[in-house]
Amino acid sequence: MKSCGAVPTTTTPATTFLSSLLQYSKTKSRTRDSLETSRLLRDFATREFNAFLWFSLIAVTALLLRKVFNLLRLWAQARNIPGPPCTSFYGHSKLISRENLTEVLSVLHKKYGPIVKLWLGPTQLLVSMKDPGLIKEMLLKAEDKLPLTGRAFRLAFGPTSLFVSSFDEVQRRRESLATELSGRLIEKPPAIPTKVVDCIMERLNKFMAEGSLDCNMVSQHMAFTLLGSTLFGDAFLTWSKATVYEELLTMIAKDACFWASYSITPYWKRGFWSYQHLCTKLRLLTQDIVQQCQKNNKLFHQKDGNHYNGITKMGMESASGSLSCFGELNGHLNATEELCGNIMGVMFHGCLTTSGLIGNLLARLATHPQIQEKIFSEIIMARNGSMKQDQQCVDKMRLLLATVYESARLLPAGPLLQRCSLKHDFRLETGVTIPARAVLVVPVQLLQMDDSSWGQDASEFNPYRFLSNAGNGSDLALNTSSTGNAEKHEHLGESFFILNDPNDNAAFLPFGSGARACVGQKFVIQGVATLFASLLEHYEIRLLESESQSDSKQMMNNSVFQHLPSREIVFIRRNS
Ligand code: HEM
Repeated sequence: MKSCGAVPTTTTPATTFLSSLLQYSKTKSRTRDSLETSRLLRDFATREFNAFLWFSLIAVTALLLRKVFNLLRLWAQARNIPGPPCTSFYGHSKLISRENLTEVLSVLHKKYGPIVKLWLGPTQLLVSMKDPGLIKEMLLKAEDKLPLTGRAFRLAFGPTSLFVSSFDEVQRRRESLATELSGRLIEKPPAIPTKVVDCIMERLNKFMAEGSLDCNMVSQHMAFTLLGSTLFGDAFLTWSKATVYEELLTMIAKDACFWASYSITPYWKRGFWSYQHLCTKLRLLTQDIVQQCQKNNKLFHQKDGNHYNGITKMGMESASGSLSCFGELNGHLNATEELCGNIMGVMFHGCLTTSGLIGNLLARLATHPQIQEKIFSEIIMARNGSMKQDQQCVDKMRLLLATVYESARLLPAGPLLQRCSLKHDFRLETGVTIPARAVLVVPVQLLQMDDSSWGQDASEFNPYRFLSNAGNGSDLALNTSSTGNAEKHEHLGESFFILNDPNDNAAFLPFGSGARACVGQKFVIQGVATLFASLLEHYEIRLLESESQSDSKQMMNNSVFQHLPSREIVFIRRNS
């Protein structure tokens, strides 16, 4: 008998069968296990996928519901704002062309009052305001710009921290630019060196020799040189590529809004790539002038200033100072791109707006020679009392400053001020709630020529409306009509005038107001006045002989809703 614990040493068919049975059952259970596992995994994946689908469905439904809810809310809120009912699904946008929007709003305000709504589409509400008090409140509360504005700047100039839609993104850079500009105004008034005027006149004389000199061309060049020399200092006046830069800015200005109006960037259009090519060229030129500025600035420090006269020194200091407020040129790609983007943005906005103001000023002075003569006397009087020969004391030239304000009033940079509140609804004191993302507009042209804010002669050129009589503080414009004002006040010396702050009148909005008001307002008024003080001291501005003066005056006063037509002017040297 074999002991129980004995291990068989030989394999019998029975044991082979048993072991293979065991083996089989092991393999089978392993297969079953793995089948089980894969079934479990499959189940898990299916469940996960279903959960994902459910989650997506719920998210999309919630999103859609939110959209529908917001839309219903927008429609409900809009019901409380007066305005024409919307008869078409597409809103009123088909009726409104760019040219006649101001006129459409003028009619609507007469009918519905100071606040009017207009549907641009089923989801896009435009709200226009015409009451100065309401506007002031709105411009303080609505802190964002329309997304289109930010897109136009980004598309043309790349990353920028100025001129973007969201107030949060722009606030810091706005503040540093404002501090820089106002600091410079306090420390040293913007002395426009004779060099800048000479540089402008040299170019204009070339134009005159070629036979054509129209207001638009002159003003564009003046604005460009004024701004360029302010930002980059003297390096800009001798910069060989300045003319190309000016041309590029003009070309980009023509198309910027068109390409930004596409909600999907039109990469498939050839025209878009040509536009981008222009923008890249502008960027390279900006980098070039920024580098030149820096190089000169370094040289200036190294050479102890001996090689440079006072004006050059000031130009360089100003260039290095003002560039720092646009960003850092520290070799970091994003920072460098942002600096260039900001500079291009300011050159673009500054040149467009300043050239509009200068053009209007030139045309007004050419058609009002008696006011021009009075300003000339004012300049000579102020000059005689001034210690520094190179520095114009424009603060004393009250009629000149009043003329700059009046030109800005009669022809603001754009017909509409635009704002929106991207995230929040806000409530006006009148109880009206303005929904988030509504397009808010102020028809500045209407407002700045409104009889109720400016008197009977609101549409006429009358710089005296910004001056008061020092004797009794009465407003000069209230006592007389504008026509012939210069003659009527001939007996008044400059010490009789007090210059009113134009912003005291809430209907004066060429530079906007509130959270996103123009940072360059004071700077540009002083700069343009200083430039004209230098210019008028040496030159007289006249219309070309062929232009009948009375006809032109008539045209100027009638051009309420249009930009002034380009007109031919000449500069006559005063001592010749
Ligand atoms: C005649 C010349 C100018 C006019 C008529 C003008 C007009 C304006 C207007 C209407 C606005 C929008 C205001 C608002 O929404 O309330 C604005 C904004 C601005 N302007 Fe000017 N501007 C001029 C020149 C300049 C210059 C020379 C600079 C810079 C040196 C400048 C810098 C700015 C800036 C930084 C903003 C604000 C941008 C923002 O917050 O998004 N402007 N300007």
